[in-house]
Amino acid sequence: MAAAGEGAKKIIIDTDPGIDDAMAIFLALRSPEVEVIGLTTIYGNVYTTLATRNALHLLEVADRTDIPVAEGSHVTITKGTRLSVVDFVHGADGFGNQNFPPPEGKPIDISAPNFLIEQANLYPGKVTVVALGPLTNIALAIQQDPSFAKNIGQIVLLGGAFAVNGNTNPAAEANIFGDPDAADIVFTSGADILAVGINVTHQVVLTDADRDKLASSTGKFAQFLSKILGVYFDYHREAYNTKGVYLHDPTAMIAAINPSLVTYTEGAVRVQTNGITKGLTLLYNKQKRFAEITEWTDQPSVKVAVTVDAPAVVKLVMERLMD
Ligand SMILES: O=c1[nH]cnc2c1ncn2[C@@H]1O[C@H](CO)[C@@H](O)[C@H]1O
Repeated sequence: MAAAGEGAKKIIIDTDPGIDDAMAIFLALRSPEVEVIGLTTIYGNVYTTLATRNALHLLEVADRTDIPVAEGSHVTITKGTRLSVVDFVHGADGFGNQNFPPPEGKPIDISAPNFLIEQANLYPGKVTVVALGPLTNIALAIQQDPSFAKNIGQIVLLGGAFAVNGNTNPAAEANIFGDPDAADIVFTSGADILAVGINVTHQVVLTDADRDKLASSTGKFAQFLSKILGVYFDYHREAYNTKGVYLHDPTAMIAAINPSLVTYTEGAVRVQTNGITKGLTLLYNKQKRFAEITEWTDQPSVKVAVTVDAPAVVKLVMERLMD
């Protein structure tokens, strides 16, 4: 296994595993550019309790039980309990209905938001959060610690559909739809944010042929992923008619590992929190100075990914997962 390189970027992965989360987590563990200092869990692809169990399971597969898992929120930032959980994308167990035995490990005794705050204070400006699910934990950290947005190095998040249709409905991408109020808190927090939306990740496709290649590898990560990928491929064939799957979470992870593979623009992002466009992400490019004072006035700029070197991302993902 690749050890974290000298001067590797410390990352915390906030995750709802999830098939593409599993790929992204394994990818990070095989990438010397980053050092995974913890996983925090959230609902999204599955409920939070199962996300914690799956995160622990992945670390056991990877022989990395030294990495702590902190359990996150079971409800939205507005205490909503009617969660949008997508078992039809990942299977009821989040791992392609493989029903693995429960993990032996347990989460640590501190909540995800508190773990995020603790690590940001311990290494000010040095920790990157790679957020792969709804943004509840990050928003709670921002609310609980007014210096979190300043202390956290960067937040690289998989979320949003910038100037394209969503994947939950025409307006919204799944992670933002999962907790739009939390997402709006994060985008307007002043933290250094890079948002990787499905306008970018839909360009990054793992094909049926790539999957066959992965299955032929004897590597433990490739073997595990080959077992769980079936449901994710079936869903894409059904929903999009594609012969392959979108690499959402791995692409966001690559944006943290090798930022040169994406380009971005900057502006203020706000999130619609209700109505038929609930979960819509809108980027204001600050080209025009509006006379009227509104909810957009003086909002901080964030980075929003616009292009990706898709072949390079797929190549890197394949190389490292087959290693
Ligand atoms: O069609 C979909 N509906 C809901 N969630 C999805 C779909 N496809 C992928 N994901 C999940 O949501 C995030 C990307 O929006 C990814 O984490 C992916 O696992």
